[in-house]
Parts: sequence; structure tokens; C-alpha cells
Amino acid sequence: FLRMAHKKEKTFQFMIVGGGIAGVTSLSESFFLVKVSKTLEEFDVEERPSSVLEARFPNLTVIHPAVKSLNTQSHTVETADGRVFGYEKLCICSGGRPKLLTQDNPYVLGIRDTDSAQAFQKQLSKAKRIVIVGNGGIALELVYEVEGCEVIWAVKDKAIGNTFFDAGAAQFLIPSLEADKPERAAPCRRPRYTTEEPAAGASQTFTAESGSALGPDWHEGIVLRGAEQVSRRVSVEYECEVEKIFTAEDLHNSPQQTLRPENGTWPVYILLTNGKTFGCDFVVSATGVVPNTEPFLHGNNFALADDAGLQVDDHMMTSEPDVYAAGDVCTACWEHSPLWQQMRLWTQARQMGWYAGRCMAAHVLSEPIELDFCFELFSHITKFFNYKVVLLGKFNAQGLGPNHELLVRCTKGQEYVKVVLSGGKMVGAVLIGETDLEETFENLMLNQMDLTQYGEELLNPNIDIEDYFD
Ligand SMILES: Cc1cc2nc3c(=O)[nH]c(=O)nc-3n(C[C@H](O)[C@H](O)[C@H](O)COP(=O)(O)OP(=O)(O)OC[C@H]3O[C@@H](n4cnc5c(N)ncnc54)[C@H](O)[C@@H]3O)c2cc1C
Ligand SMILES: NC(=O)C1=CN([C@@H]2O[C@H](COP(=O)(O)OP(=O)(O)OC[C@H]3O[C@@H](n4cnc5c(N)ncnc54)[C@H](OP(=O)(O)O)[C@@H]3O)[C@@H](O)[C@H]2O)C=CC1
Repeated sequence: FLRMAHKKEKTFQFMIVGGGIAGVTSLSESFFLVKVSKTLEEFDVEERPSSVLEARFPNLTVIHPAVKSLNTQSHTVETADGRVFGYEKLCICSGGRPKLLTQDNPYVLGIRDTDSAQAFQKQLSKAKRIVIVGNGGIALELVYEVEGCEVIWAVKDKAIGNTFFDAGAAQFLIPSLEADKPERAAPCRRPRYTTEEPAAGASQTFTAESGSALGPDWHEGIVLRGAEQVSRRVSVEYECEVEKIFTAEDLHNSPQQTLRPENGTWPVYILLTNGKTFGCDFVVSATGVVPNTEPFLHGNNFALADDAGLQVDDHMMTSEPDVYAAGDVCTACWEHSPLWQQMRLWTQARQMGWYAGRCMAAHVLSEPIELDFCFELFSHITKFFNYKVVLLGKFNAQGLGPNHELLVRCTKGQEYVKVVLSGGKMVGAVLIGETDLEETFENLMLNQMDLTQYGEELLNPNIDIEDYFD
């Protein structure tokens, strides 16, 4: 009744929920983009006030605060301040939030937006030892960047970086953790922190009011330094998970358990499944993301995927009429090209946002639209341990079973090249270092040329492969 009593303020033809990269690019093709090759893109990203966007797009209205609820039957959304707006087509780009090991524990931090990064930086400046849990993007970045603080890195797997590469690549990268960091090429020229300081010691909550996800290079130009006069000191605990996180006070309340003297006196302790207990100043939960669908999508009938993302089809449409979704919040449920898979990355959020915008426009104009070319081949370019990392196609032979062949070329400290072949055709590659192979390999994957006759020569460093296939 209450909702019905609210008067619809205005009806928009297109409405987008969320101001991250997916939301912004669903408005238009991003203007920060640098193309590296057909499918690889590098970014130069700035956070800008919404007034900049409104000035650029005169037909755009930016509404604050967040959306509190959505009613797909009446095609309306209600904002947190009680205003109701109608839409003809809606695109949900509400992103994700950290999948924390435990909620509401002030000693367990996640990193997602500028506020949470700032909270992390502040706590780190007073820390002597931290424990990082997780084996994906954030953990890989932090273990390399954090200095002046001992880091215990707990990973579930036998090798580091399992979301991005295999044990061979991990082996190639590990020595960089022990070596000194090279001097930074250039300081970051982008101001990053624009929000007020969060309250000290407060536990984190990630809500609709949280900011957009940090993207590539987020840590450049900010000091990630602890309280000790040491450079980087990382110990990796392999094949273990977290059994328990507790304080000394918690132990007083369960007298049968005690701490050994070697565990020292710390604000918090973490017991791992390998039986080891580490005391530390705080724990970073770098354990993935959950799509942001709660609570504002309650009461509708959205089909959710196993990872809790909004299922979208090849037109980025959810199961509800006139509602599209893009970016971290959605799960791509169309039949994927054999060389593409979804990962919750900036690149894909941008591509999905842009494509969703085009689909919405095409549907309004009753024009046909085909799945965008960017979903033909998975491609990701990033930096880990100061190496350029390019991932193409089924870079970890995902879903290929035993029916594939690997070619590897590795020069210690310089480059690691892995190619995945299936039926004589290139279906994936991991390129670490300045290999200059990405464009040629991308073409070989896109045109699915039969490479059987080349065998291992494909990675012969004395052959200029680019000339070879031109
Ligand atoms: C620390 C970190 C480093 C990363 N580094 C990289 C990298 O190097 N390369 C890479 O490819 N990817 C990287 N990523 C991943 C990348 O940032 C995300 O995949 C991408 O930003 C997701 O974009 P999005 O627009 O879908 O979501 P988000 O950026 O999360 O944006 C969602 C927006 O929706 C808003 N919102 C949520 N709920 C509501 C609501 N109810 N009403 C209104 N608004 C709402 C939020 O406030 C937010 O502005 C990184 C992520 C993190 C956290
Ligand atoms: N340079 C880049 O491209 C970067 C990308 N990102 C992106 O930002 C997002 C957030 O990063 P991040 O949090 O690192 O997420 P990721 O998905 O990259 O990695 C999460 C890691 O945590 C592990 N994990 C999950 N649950 C547990 C648990 N309970 N205990 C121990 N380990 C666990 C996962 O293992 P498993 O896979 O086996 O579940 C995985 O290794 C991701 O979408 C990521 O792709 C972030 C930083 C850099």
C-alpha cells in the first residue's frame, strides 16, 4: 500500500542502476580506452563527479541516493529517500561486494572501493604483521605491493595465483616475491581518494552506498606500508583454509583452549587448516566477490545463476521483462563461444555495459542485434609482480579435459609463454613479460588455423612468429 501511495515522479525511457564501469559504459562507449589489439584493451580510468557526465550527456539525469527497491511489474524503482521513478528499459549494473570470510569482524578487511582501500591503508600503517587469505587478483597485488610489514599468505592451492595462471607460471613469478622491487617508472598522476576518512576501527559494511570497484592500477601512487622498517617479507602457507579467527579475549571465554607462547600477543589470531596459528594485526579477506542483488531486487522473480549473479541471455536480458544487467552483478548464461569465459573483471564489465546499452537501444528501435565480437575470445591484460600478464582464450585449458596439449617457453626473470593447443589449433595462451606475442596469438586463435605442422617450432625464440604468419 505504501509503495502504491507514492507518486511516480518521472518515467525515463532508459534507466541504469549503478555508477561503476558497467553502468557508465552502458551510457556510451567509454572515453578512457586504449586499444592494444582486436580484443585486448588497456585503461586509463578516473573517478569523476556525476556532474561531468551530466554535462557531457545533456539527456542524462543522475539520481542519488541508491535504489531501495525495484518493482518489475509496475516498471518502477524507489530510491532510498522514497522517490519513485518509472522506466521503460532498465539496466542493473550494481556490481558486486567482497565475499568476506566473516561479516562484521573489525579485524577482517575486504577491499573493493576507495573507502575500503583507504581503511586498509590506514590499518596497515600501524601493522607489523597481516594475514592475506585468497589466491586471486587482490591477494596477488597485495603480497607484492605491501612493504614494512610481515605478510602471511594463506592459499587453498598448491601454487599461487590459481585464478589467473597455472603452477608453471606461479613458479616463474615466485622469485619476484623474494627480490627487491624495481623503482616505479612514474608516479600515479590520478587523484584517487576523494571521500572522507572512515571511522577508525569500525567494521566494514559493503552496501549500495559503497563506491564503485577499484580497477587496474588502484594501488599505484598510494603508500602500502606497514609499521616496520623492513621491505617485503612474505611467507606462503599452501593448501590451507581458515578454520577460525579469534581474539585472545575469545580464548578467555573458552578456557579449554590456550595460545602457545610463540603465538605472541596480537590483536587477532587465525587458525589455519594446516594446524598453524598466526597472530596478526588484521586479516585481509581477498576471497572473491558476490553479485550485488540484495536487498533491492527482493520481491521480483529474477533467475539467479549458481554464483548468485543475475542470469542474462545473449542480449544481456534478465528473466524479468525490460530488465537488462551488465558487469559484476550478472552471470553470462548464453552459450559461450568455445574461447570465452566470464570472469568478474573491469574489461568484461565495460564490454557488457556497452553491449547492454546497444541492446536496449536496438530493442526500442526494433532493430536486430548480434552478440558483440568481444565475446568471441577471452582476453585480459594486467600486471602481476611488475610483469605484464596477458591471458587469452582458454588460458588454463578450462573445460578442455585431457584433450589438449601445452607448449611452454620460459626464460627465468624475463618471460613465460604458455600455449594451449586442442586438435592442432591454438585455444589459449598465458604471456608473462614483454613477449610481444599477443596480437599474433590472438589472430591465430580467432582464425583457428591448423598449427599441427609447426609443432614446437611455434615457440622457437629464433623464429619471428609475427613474420611467419603474416
Ligand atoms: C581492488 C580491486 C582491483 C581490481 N583490479 C582489476 C584489474 O586490475 N583489472 C580488471 O580487469 N579488473 C579489476 N578489478 C575488478 C573490476 O574492478 C570490477 O570487475 C569492475 O569494476 C566491476 O564493475 P561494475 O560496474 O560491474 O561494478 P562496480 O564497480 O562495483 O559498480 C557498481 C555500482 O553500483 C552501485 N550500486 C550498488 N547497488 C546499488 C543500488 N541499489 N542503487 C544504486 N547504485 C547501486 C555501487 O555504488 C557502484 O557504484 C579489481 C577489483 C578490485 C576490488
Ligand atoms: N589484476 C587483475 O586483473 C585483478 C582483478 N581483480 C578482480 O577483483 C575481484 C576481487 O578480487 P579477489 O577478491 O582477489 O577475487 P578472485 O576471484 O580473483 O580470487 C578469490 C580467491 O579466493 C579464494 N577463496 C574463495 N573463498 C575462499 C575461502 N573461504 N578461503 C580461502 N580462499 C578462498 C578463491 O579460490 P577458488 O577460486 O578456488 O574459489 C580465489 O583464489 C575479482 O573479480 C578479481 O578478478 C582484483 C585485483 C586484480
